[in-house]
Amino acid sequence: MYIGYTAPIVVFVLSVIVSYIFVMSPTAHEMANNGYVFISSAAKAYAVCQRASKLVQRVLYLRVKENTEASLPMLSKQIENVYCKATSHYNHLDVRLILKQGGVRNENTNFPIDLVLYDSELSSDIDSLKSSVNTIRSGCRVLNLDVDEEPVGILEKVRTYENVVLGGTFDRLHNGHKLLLSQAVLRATKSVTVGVTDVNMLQIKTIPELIQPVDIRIKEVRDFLMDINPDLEYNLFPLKDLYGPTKDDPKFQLIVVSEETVRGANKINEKREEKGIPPMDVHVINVIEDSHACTTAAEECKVSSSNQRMRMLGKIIREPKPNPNIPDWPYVIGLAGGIASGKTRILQKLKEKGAAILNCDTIAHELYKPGLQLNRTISENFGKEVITEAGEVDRKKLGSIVFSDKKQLDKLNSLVWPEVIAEAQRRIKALGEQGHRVVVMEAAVLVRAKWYKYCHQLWSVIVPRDEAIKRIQKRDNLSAEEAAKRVDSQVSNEDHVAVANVVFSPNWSTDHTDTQLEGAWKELQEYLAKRK
Ligand SMILES: CC(C)(COP(=O)(O)OP(=O)(O)OC[C@H]1O[C@@H](n2cnc3c(N)ncnc32)[C@H](O)[C@@H]1O)[C@@H](O)C(=O)NCCC(=O)NCCS
Ligand SMILES: Nc1ncnc2c1ncn2[C@@H]1O[C@H](COP(=O)(O)OP(=O)(O)OP(=O)(O)O)[C@@H](O)[C@H]1O
Repeated sequence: MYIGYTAPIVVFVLSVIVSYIFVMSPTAHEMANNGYVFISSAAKAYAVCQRASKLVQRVLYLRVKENTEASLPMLSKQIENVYCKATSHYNHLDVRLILKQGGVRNENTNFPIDLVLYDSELSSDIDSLKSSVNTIRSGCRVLNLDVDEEPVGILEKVRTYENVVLGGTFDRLHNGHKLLLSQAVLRATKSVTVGVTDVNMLQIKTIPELIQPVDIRIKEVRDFLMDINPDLEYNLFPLKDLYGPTKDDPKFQLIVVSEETVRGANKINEKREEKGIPPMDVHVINVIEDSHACTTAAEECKVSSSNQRMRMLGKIIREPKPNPNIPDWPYVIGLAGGIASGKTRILQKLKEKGAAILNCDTIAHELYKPGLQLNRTISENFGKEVITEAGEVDRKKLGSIVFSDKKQLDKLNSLVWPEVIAEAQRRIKALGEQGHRVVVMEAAVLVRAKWYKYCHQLWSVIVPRDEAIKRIQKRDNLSAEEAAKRVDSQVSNEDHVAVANVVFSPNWSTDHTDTQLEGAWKELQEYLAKRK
């Protein structure tokens, strides 16, 4: 009798304690990857999201049990709440508030679900709700959340349109983009058209070399749209100017923009009016602030892709792969970059940190010395006139021959490059034997000659073309035309980035450059410690 009463109580108390511990303080290990929350009413979306964000580490879907036309104003408000507060309150999470109209049926998600959550009011429906989601992983856990509605203030009417349009770069989709796309989806009954800026529109951006290719950006936007409402028609295309198809297609009735791009919408409407096409209505969203922005590091105050790209500097952007062409030690980092990109300071700092520095241009000059094989080879191939009376290679004369004739340049490279890289490898080996763990190899032709094949990692240094020109003019006392010629004769920033493991951009203060370098060096030490 005694045991019969106490056992269920003990089990109940234990389960409360266990679920309290689990819900209130999960460790990263206990956190689910991707979660899906069923919510009884749109009014609870933000409150539920806040609670659920403590249990999920990657993607969190929010699905109201039934979205109706009457709930559009509440959904619009919740879109704002969920995404505007996401960056400061749950920045680790990729939140996706589902806007599909109607009840839960035949739901698909781009990310498989490991945790289903539901607000307590849906306790009796949870089995059927769960069975309507096709992308739930086996062994998925189910938990309930007890959440009250939060006051949301005044709700604005939501007008809907058949065809809605918007544009953007959408590099590394962030909460500002999700807010914009969601407000467009909410207002569309038939189609949403999205222009995604093509490469010709990117040059004015911060670190354009790190912007994802347009096909990847289009795919990310499409995946997000399909996740939040698969029932609309989506037209995505590479956008080559501000207007896209909007300047002459009357079918577009609404354009969605932010406070900072509303001018673009006005310009489009002016153009439409000139052509006798009715202007589109304009829905303007607020710009989401970035509470983590570091303005002293030249970051923007708003949530932005530029900030995300700035934060990639000095970090591994491409995982280094084992290199079977060279010995495991010493660890060789190739340092590449355009002319006047700021490699010298970076090399100096790396030296201070303990790396051995090897300059391949110096090696080439040394191999040109009288009496050495390369000196004879140059003389045999380019004539005695490129050798001075003292027996040195006359680099000015040699330069005047090769820089005006591509064939001659290729010939010189094919003679010099193998000698230089062979000597560099001998010196790297010797530095390793002297006890150096990290050797940084600098060469102007590192990328062109593909010498990164002889490195464990490639670190590339880039500055915008105009900045490089200004710096050369100042440093080398050259005209703008001469400086431009030198910059343009080199491998482009894009090509340097395309093969880099780490990118630096000394385009701001020297402190900013040093911070990038500190980050890269720290990450390298951690990597090497694990590699042993
Ligand atoms: C020229 C355009 C398309 C280029 O886009 P942009 O480089 O600004 O793209 P980006 O990816 O940075 O932003 C995309 C959109 O999200 C908005 N946005 C960006 N960050 C935030 C933020 N933190 N909060 C809110 N909205 C944001 C932008 O204002 C923009 O409207 C755009 O700026 C513009 O002028 N749009 C209006 C005209 C238009 O839409 N044309 C295309 C029709 S198909
Ligand atoms: N963050 C910065 N802000 C302004 N100027 C800078 C910055 N970093 C470097 N510079 C200046 O830019 C010029 C070019 O830098 P540096 O000579 O280091 O380039 P480099 O990559 O070593 O060039 P090269 O390949 O021509 O030898 C120098 O005059 C340097 O002082």
